[in-house]
Amino acid sequence: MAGARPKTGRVPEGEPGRIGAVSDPDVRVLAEPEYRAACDLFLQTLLEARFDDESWSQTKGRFEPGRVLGAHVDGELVGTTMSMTNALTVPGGRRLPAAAVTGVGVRADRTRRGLLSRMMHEQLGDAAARGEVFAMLHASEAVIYERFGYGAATRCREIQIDRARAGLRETAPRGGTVRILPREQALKVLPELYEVSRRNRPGNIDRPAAWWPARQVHLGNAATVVVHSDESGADDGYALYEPTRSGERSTLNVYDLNAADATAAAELWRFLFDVDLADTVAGRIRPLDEPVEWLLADPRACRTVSIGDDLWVRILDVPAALRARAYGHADPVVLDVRDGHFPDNAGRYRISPQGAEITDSAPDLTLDVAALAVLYLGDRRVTDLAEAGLVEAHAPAALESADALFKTAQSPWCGTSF
Ligand SMILES: CC(=O)SCCNC(=O)CCNC(=O)[C@H](O)C(C)(C)COP(=O)(O)OP(=O)(O)OC[C@H]1O[C@@H](n2cnc3c(N)ncnc32)[C@H](O)[C@@H]1OP(=O)(O)O
Repeated sequence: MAGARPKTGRVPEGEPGRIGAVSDPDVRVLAEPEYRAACDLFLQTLLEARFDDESWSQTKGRFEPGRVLGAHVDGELVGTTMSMTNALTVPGGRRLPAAAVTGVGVRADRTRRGLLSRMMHEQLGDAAARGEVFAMLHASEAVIYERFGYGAATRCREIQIDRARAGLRETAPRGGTVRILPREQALKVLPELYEVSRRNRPGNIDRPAAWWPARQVHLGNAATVVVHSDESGADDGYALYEPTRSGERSTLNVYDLNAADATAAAELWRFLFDVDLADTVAGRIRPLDEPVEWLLADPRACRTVSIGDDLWVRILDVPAALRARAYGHADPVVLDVRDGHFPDNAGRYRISPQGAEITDSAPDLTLDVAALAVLYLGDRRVTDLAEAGLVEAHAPAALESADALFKTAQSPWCGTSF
C-alpha cells in the first residue's frame, strides 16, 4: 500500500498459490480517476444499479486516497474494496482508531479464485500499519469474513409498532418539543446533532462529514427529519423516517433515531406514533435493549420482527484493544488468544477489573481472535461461545468470571451503515 507498511512482524501472508486459475492478479491502490469504476463494480456485485452523476457526486467524498484497492486481471478491474478512517467506541467509553471497510466486490466471472483473500490481507496489513486498532464492516453474508479474523460484535433488531395500539404509558418521560426540520437544513444540523445525541454506547462509530451526503443517496423525497429540543430549547435528539405504502397500508420507516437521554427518546417515539395515516411504525437497525415496549401501555403493540448481526469487528491490535476497555467485577482470567494472520496478537492476557496485561501464566480460556471480537464489545456471554465450541475452557470456573468481566451495562450497537 502507498506509503504504509505493516508493522514489523505483523505482515499478513497472502495466498498466491490459490491464484493459479487466472493470470496473476495485480492488487494495488487505485488513483482518484479510478474510484468511480470501483464504485460501479461494487454495485454490480451487489446486483444494484450504477449511480447516476448526482448520486456519485454525493458519494465520492467517502473514497479516501490510499485506501481504495483494486484487483486487476489482464489489465481489467475485477475486484475492489476500500476502507475509511473512523473510530469505534469500546466499553468504558473510549474511542479507538478503526478502519471502516466497505465496497467489497469481486466480479462474478472472477469469484472463488482468491481475489478477496488477496485484497483482505493487503487491507488489514495497511490498517494495522496506520495504527488502527480495529477493522470493521457490515457483512452481506455471514460466512465470508470470519476466516480473516472478523467476528460479529454487535446485533440490532427491527421492530414494528401497530400505531392503533401505540398509546404511551402515563409513566413515559415527557418534556420538550418536537419539530419537523426543513429538508434543506438536515445536512447542516444532523452531523452536530448526532454528536450531541449519540450516547457512549459500545459499538458506536463516527459519522465523518462525507458520510451524510452519501446517506442521502438512499433516501426518497418523502424522507423527513424531526428534532427534539429540551425544556431549555437545546436540541438533543432526532429521528429520520420515510413513509412507504403497500396496498392500503402505510408504514413509517425509522432509519435513524438518536437521543441524548430517555426523555428525548420517548418524545421522539411519541411523535412518530402520532403521525396521522400511518398504520405501522417500523424501527430499522435498533439496539436490542431499547425499551420501546416499556413506553407503551400495550407492550405487545411492539413486535421484534428480526434480530441480525450489525457490526463485524477485526481486532488488529489485541493488546491495545484489551487495555482500552473497561471490565466488570470478577476474579481475573487468563486468555490465550490465537491469531493466524497477525502473530504479534497471539499470546496470553490476564484480564481483571483493573484492566488487561500480558502474562506468562497458564491460560484459563483459549480462543481465536474472531471469537474475541464477538465477546469484546459485550454482545455475547463467553459461556455461550464455549458451549458452541468457540472458546476452550481449561478451568470451567473461569467462564463465569469471564462473563462478568466482559459484560456491559448497555447492549453494544452500531446503528450506522457505511
Ligand atoms: C463489507 C462489504 O462490502 S460486504 C459486501 C460483500 N460483497 C458481496 O457480497 C458482493 C457479491 N460477492 C462477491 O463479490 C464475492 O463473492 C466476494 C467478495 C464475497 C468473495 O470474493 P472471492 O474473490 O470469491 O473470495 P475468495 O476467492 O478470496 O474466497 C476466500 C474464501 O472465502 C470463501 N467465500 C468467499 N465468498 C463466499 C460466499 N459468498 N459464501 C461462502 N464462501 C465464500 C471462498 O470459498 C474461500 O474459501 P476457502 O478459503 O475455504 O477456499
